[in-house]
Amino acid sequence: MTILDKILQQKEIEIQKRLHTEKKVETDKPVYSLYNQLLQTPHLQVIAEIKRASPSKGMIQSNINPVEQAKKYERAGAACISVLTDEHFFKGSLADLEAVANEVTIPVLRKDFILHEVQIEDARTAGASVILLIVAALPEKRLKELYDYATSLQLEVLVEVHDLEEYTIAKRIGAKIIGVNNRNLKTFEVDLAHTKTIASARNEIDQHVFISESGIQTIADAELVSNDGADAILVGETLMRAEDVESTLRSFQVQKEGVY
Ligand SMILES: O=C(O)c1ccccc1NCC(=O)[C@H](O)[C@H](O)COP(=O)(O)O
Repeated sequence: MTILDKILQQKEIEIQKRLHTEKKVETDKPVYSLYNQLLQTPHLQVIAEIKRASPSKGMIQSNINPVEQAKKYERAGAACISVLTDEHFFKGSLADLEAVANEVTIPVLRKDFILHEVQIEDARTAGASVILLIVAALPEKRLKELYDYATSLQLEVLVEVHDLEEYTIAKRIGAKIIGVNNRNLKTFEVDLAHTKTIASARNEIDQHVFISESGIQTIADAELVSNDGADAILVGETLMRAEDVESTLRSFQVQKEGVY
């Protein structure tokens, strides 16, 4: 069984428990558009992640204050804050997301393994503007249902792919924000070349923005994926471990080739 299978199995258990609770979706919190932030920007944008732990690295930062970290990200010009809300494998929570969303005025992404409408409702109620849907985790019909449900609640969706086949599915369901995860979720191996492979398949009529996720450690990494076609990068571990979070984030906002 792969780690993704294990995570999805755990999610099904959590969803069944959640379905036994009475919670109403609240839609009065403001939402901010990540898509608009990423359109026609002169420099590479950064989606900065709050990530306490991960299956591949174990504990990264156990005693982090998510709101303080998020404020540093916002001050440094992050386009969006990604909050890992999975408790079991990543030591995050929806409470983290809610606390962050209450304190910033940029989009907040619920980074989790979303398989059911109630998780989308909980994201909206907590103040997320964006949710993640992973193509590898869902049959296409279900992916489209959840995508449409999220947009009906005014949420945007980051659709995550790993290969060209999944990229085709993401485009077929009408995804406006597509991310390629450079990390293989079965082996944890990171290869930034995945960004180039998928970005090369993008054509001029494609309306979506394109994010390179995982494994960005250096300015050279940011320049590489930017030159390969990424509009934004999603960075977790490097920012969580950085001594100077704000200057590290700013250093990743590299000028995009051919845009002045
Ligand atoms: O990070 C992991 O170990 C991981 C394992 C299995 C599924 C997902 C995983 N990570 C989620 C992410 O997508 C990353 O947190 C995100 O892209 C940031 O990655 P990084 O900058 O390498 O921390």
